[in-house]
Amino acid sequence: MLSRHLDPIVAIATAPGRGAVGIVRVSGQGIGAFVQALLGSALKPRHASYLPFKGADGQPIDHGLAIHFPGPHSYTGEDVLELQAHGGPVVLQLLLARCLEVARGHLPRLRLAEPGEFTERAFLNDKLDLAQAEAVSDLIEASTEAAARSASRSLTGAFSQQVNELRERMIRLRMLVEATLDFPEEEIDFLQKADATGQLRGICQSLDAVLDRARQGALLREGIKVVLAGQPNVGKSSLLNALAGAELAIVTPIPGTTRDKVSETIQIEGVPLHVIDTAGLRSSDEATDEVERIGIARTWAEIEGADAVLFLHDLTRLGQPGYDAGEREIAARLPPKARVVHVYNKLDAGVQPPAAEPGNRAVALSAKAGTGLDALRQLLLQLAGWHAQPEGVFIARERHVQALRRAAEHLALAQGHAAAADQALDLFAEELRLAHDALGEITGVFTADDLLGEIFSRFCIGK
Ligand SMILES: Nc1nc2c(c(=O)[nH]1)N(C=O)[C@@H](CNc1ccc(C(=O)N[C@@H](CCC(=O)O)C(=O)O)cc1)CN2
Ligand SMILES: Nc1nc2c(ncn2[C@@H]2O[C@H](COP(=O)(O)OP(=O)(O)OP(=O)(O)O)[C@@H](O)[C@H]2O)c(=O)[nH]1
Ligand SMILES: [Mg+2]
Repeated sequence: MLSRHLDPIVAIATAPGRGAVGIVRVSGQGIGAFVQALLGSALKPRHASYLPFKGADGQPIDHGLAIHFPGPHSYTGEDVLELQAHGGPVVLQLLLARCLEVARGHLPRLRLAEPGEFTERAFLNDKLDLAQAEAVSDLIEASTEAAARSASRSLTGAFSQQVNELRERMIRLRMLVEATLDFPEEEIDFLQKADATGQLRGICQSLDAVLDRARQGALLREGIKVVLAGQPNVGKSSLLNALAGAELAIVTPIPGTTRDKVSETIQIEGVPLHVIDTAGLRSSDEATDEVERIGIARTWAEIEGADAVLFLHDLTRLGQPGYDAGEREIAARLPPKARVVHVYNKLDAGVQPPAAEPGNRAVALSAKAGTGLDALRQLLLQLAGWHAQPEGVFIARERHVQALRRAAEHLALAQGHAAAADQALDLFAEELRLAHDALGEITGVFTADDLLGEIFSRFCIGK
């Protein structure tokens, strides 16, 4: 069922210039006459026909495959026409213009699609729920294989299914409680009879498990931002290159080689790691050069926004007064909330790292020889909170994690009401309702229009 009247839309579904085959896609109710006028004949539903795509002058713009998916059996749930043409940007623009031209007579409200609008319609027409629609975009944007696989899993509905199962269990319990509220004389032994607290405990456990998988999924989607920081010449750029397995940043024995940040996304077990190499930190009286000073200011800005800071130390210089003073200065300025890993570099020089201070995360390695890198990778995964097998994860977003957390909070409050001496059943039911609604936000059962706008506007055009 269409929940609102929507104008037909058209877009090039493949990023122009990128694909060998490009698709122009039209979606809307009642496009039959338009298809007939554009292609000169009706098309057998859901069958690929090889045809000329003719311009106004009757000359073919291209020859390609056309497919008509009559609604509701299409991606959007509306009538859809696909023109699969050669993927050149000019050819696709010509076909798009031709569609708009033919539409003037046969589909006057046809307009260009907004980003994400095809998928938004699939959502509005109940072809996909909101978490699945988001997974479409996450699949396209996935930066690692593991992220793509888990997005695909969410797209098929694995995540939504778990959320819906939880919601159903909450509804059943709520109905039971509300029925009891209607018959107050039975209230007293309600909790024992139906084992409401036992049921609630079970729901909480399942919710925790889903929350954990969603948190892992969010990690796969967003990755973590890791900043390499330390004094000049300690080997930050060398470590970036070693982690990336490529000569990305310039390495020289000259202190102050890196002037501006160098970023690269690498992956560890499928978790995207956005690694940022920065200008070496020196105190402002040492860094007299304007360029270096700006570089250092940027380093501090990067540190502020980092999920983890790798504080590099040069084993060959430990104990030198000027060097040690520089170390203390940096340590004092690191934000208290920063998650710091102390990295003792140049282990190949034969100097042993100092004994780890209690509570400090530390690893000794050689960026040059490549030793100790695995320990660092494992430490970073641990720091990020990654513990899952990528096979078990479905992609999720911070928005989903927040909704699951809110649901868990309401369940905890419900447990409190059940445990209270007066067993406030009405409050118990109300918290269950709030938990249930929080989960509904994930799949978009009730979703504010501005949230939808925000979600779909981040899609690429044509999706
Ligand atoms: N050519 C083409 N390839 C594409 C897409 C597309 O829109 N066109 N997709 C766009 O993202 C993805 C596939 N998604 C699709 C999802 C549903 C239907 C569809 O026709 N669904 C009908 C019939 C289902 C069936 O036969 O079982 C339906 O749901 O009723 C088509 C594509 C990826 N590949
Ligand atoms: N022996 C040894 N030398 C290293 C190691 N890592 C880096 N170096 C050397 O240390 C010097 C500085 O390395 P860089 O990676 O440029 O250091 P940086 O911290 O990026 O320096 P700035 O960009 O100036 O802040 C170079 O001569 C590297 O070859 C290591 O593990 N062992
Ligand atoms: Mg450098």
